[in-house]
Amino acid sequence: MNPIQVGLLGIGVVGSGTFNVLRRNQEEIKRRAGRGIEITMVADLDVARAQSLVGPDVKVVNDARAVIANPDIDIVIELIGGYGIAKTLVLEAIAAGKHVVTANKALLAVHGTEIFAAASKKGVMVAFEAAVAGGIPIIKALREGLTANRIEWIAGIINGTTNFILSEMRDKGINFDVALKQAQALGYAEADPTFDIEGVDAAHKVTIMSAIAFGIPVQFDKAYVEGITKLGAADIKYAEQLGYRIKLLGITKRRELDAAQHTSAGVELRVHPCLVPAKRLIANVEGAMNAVMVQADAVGTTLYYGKGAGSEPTASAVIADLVDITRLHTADAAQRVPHLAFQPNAMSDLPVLPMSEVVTSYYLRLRVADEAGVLAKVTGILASLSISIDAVLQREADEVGGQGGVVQIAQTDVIILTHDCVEAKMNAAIGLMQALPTVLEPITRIRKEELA
Ligand SMILES: NC(=O)c1ccc[n+]([C@@H]2O[C@H](COP(=O)([O-])OP(=O)(O)OC[C@H]3O[C@@H](n4cnc5c(N)ncnc54)[C@H](O)[C@@H]3O)[C@@H](O)[C@H]2O)c1
Ligand SMILES: N[C@@H](CCO)C(=O)O
Ligand code: NA
Repeated sequence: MNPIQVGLLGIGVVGSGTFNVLRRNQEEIKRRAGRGIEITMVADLDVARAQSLVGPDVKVVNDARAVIANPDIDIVIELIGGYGIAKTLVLEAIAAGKHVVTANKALLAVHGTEIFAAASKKGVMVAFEAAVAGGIPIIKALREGLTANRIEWIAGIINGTTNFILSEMRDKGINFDVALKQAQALGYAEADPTFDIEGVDAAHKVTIMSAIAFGIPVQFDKAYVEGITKLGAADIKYAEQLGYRIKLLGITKRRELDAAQHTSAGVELRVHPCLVPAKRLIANVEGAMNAVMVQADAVGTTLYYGKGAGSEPTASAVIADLVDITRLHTADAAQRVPHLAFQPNAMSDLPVLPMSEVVTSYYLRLRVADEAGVLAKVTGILASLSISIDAVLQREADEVGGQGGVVQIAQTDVIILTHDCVEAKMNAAIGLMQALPTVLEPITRIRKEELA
């Protein structure tokens, strides 16, 4: 049988890795797929660079639509990125009856519902293993490997750039900007790196995992998103002293109605820095590596670890999708795995809960005047809201201010770890504590997850 012909849109970091791995491992891949898989046409705005990457035998054009229009091509790989032209091209490829493989989590998290509906209507597949945790086969695991289970929660380090920055800051004392530049040079960062550092990229990925885990539509607009730009070195240090590491986690959790916490049934969907016990495996995931923990009722906890970014690790996932499509494209559409793991007519309308209804525990750091009674006032506010304290750490006072060596005020950091409480209550407590005249700076709040 002739090889299946593939068209590639965008040959940058991931596109070039895909081309190279597919060529290098072509015999091995053919033995698995039952048929050769060949990229025969490439579109990129930089035609000369693209041609030099693929050699003279592959047709290179600058107009992606010429690839979509080529009747010999069965599968289109979209590796351009973003929600703009990429969305138009993916929808046009589907309309032209092509199967689509994409690594574009931004596109799927925001426009997934429209794209999957168009694909189902046309009878084609949209495959996206590379979109979440790069080379780690987490989509495969969630959609197929764990299909017997009721999934309870997922928590993952799913942005390599921010994990790399946090690791470099903690281990080498390198500052934020230098670490970000290194991540960009290594090809990990998004075209717009604010997507990485502000948590948006992780939110795109956890939105996709949430949909697959719970059979709900992709709802990026409902995700709570907080990045790492406001994290201070002091908090990284205090967390260590308390036996925790700070990681940027993407979390999605199924929640039952909880009368005691006054919260409804629904799904938590959130990205924020998080204290994680240092003894957990996931707390020790360093550099650009990714890891995803999944808690499910039958299997218990499983952990998936590997490279979530970079040229060939991401290509590994893109090519796995090409092989799946090659095996399945002549099969009856009903035999394919549904895009979001659940049959389209069996999706749930479980709501995504607002952040005010999320239940978690907290690390609080208060910069206070070192006076008698301060701690009692702070703990009194927490007690008045029935927020239970797990631990308190008070540093020795620093003597601050004063000209010519005259001490003006003694200040100290008070660190409080709480037990679980609903976010709305914690917001109220922080408001009351912040209003105390002895609380001198904005209170730092970092959420804490035991992941047990
Ligand atoms: N880099 C990673 O490690 C990684 C990992 C997982 C997913 N992704 C995702 O993969 C996608 C590609 O990322 P990348 O890092 O390879 O990006 P990149 O910027 O390296 O490559 C994009 C390529 O697309 C080309 N391009 C831009 N507009 C085009 C157009 N209109 N027509 C044809 N070509 C066009 C550019 O010239 C460039 O070569 C993105 O969606 C990204 O989020 C990247
Ligand atoms: N910018 C992303 C690429 C992989 O999706 C990251 O740093 O993880
Ligand atoms: Na993946």
